[in-house]
Formats: sequence, C-alpha cells, structure tokens
Amino acid sequence: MNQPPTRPSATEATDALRAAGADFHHRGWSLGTSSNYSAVLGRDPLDLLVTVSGKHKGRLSADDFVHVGADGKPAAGDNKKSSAETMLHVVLAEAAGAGAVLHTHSVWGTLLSDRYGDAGGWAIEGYEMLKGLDGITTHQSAKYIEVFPNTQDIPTLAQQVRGRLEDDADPLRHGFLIRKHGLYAWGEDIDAARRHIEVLEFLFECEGRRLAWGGESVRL
Ligand SMILES: CSC[C@@H](O)[C@@H](O)C(=O)COP(=O)(O)O
Ligand SMILES: [Zn+2]
Repeated sequence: MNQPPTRPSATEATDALRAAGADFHHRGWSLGTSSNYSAVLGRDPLDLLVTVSGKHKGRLSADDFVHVGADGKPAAGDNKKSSAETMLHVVLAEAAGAGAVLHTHSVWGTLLSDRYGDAGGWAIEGYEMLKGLDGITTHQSAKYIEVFPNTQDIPTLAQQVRGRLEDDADPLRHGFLIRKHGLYAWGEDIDAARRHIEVLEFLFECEGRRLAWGGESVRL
C-alpha cells in the first residue's frame, strides 16, 4: 500500500527550494526575479510555503518564503508579500494533490509555448526521457503539453487550471505551459517536482532544437 508522503519541515522545504532556485538559475531557467516555488507543509488546513514576490530566484535567502493558506493569503502575522502567482500554487496543491510546485521561465519553454499557443498545445513523443515523468513506463508514449494563454489575472487562470485538473476523463498531469511565459510542474514532493521540471525542460530543448534544424528528423 502506498504510504502518504512525509511532509518536510519549514527548514527542510526552505533549504530544498533554495537549492532548486540556485540550480534552475544556473541552468538559465529561472533568471532574475522570474519563477516561483512552493512546498506543502500541512493540509487541513493547507499550509503552503511559497516564495516571496520579486526575489532573485538564484539567490533566495531563508527569509524569502511566506506561509499561505487555501485563500492564498499570508498566515496571520506574516506581512511578507507572497508570489504574484500564489493562487496557481494553491490550486495545484489542492486539485492535483501536489506536495510541491515549481515554475520556470526557460528560453525553450517560452518559445515553444508561443509556437504551439494557437493550437493550445502539442504532443511530445518517442523520447526515452519521457519515462522520467510519473506513470510513464515506455518511450513509446505521447505526452501532451497544454498551453494556456498568458494573463495578469492569476485567479481566473487558476480557475481554468483547476477545471483541467478536475477533468476526470483527461486531467492535467506533470506540468503545463503558459504562453510566452513559462512552465509550471509539480509532484508529490520537492524531489518529484524538480524531476518533472528537469525532464520537461530537457524535452522542450530537444523539441526546440529539432524545430530549429528545420525538420521532423535530421540525418547527417
Ligand atoms: C520577470 S518577473 C515575472 C513575474 O511576473 C512572474 O511571472 C514570476 O514568475 C515571478 O513572480 P513573483 O511574484 O516573484 O513570484
Ligand atoms: Zn512566471
């Protein structure tokens, strides 16, 4: 029987999210103040540790995190401003059951989100690396990457995402793109969310470079 995931302490989550930020910045996926990260510390009621808005994600300090509840508001007595995209984290923690949510702004993800934005997404097929996504066991799989229009109205976008997470027939899994903006990915804990970011960003770079070569396949 599957054990429920162990929840990290605030210190453990802070350390792990700071390490993710430093690594993602180094890889060019979280430059400047772009990106935001969160981890679930408790449920019933939700206790979500999320990055403070506007911080450089490659140089997060232990102080650059704030606890929010299911309404996305900081816990009583905490006057730090949480990420502008906090409600996306709340919805993913609730409706996807995510233990952690990570958001990146890579070049390849941003370009592909625009390339496939009108179609609403595209399928990534045939790569061994797909097996790094939870539940995928063969390279002979197709992972559909959904692209949402960008907006500054995050509560409305969060409701759209909730609708797709609660779609019993075909719920969103692993991650999605926002057009000309970036990737949201999640997992049962920080390690799983980080793995999903790494795998999806790898696949985006493969897809982007393949398109840049000008064809479906290239033989030299
Ligand atoms: C270059 S800032 C981009 C922001 O508008 C936003 O998309 C982002 O990812 C970070 O916002 P933040 O409020 O710091 O969590
Ligand atoms: Zn963003």
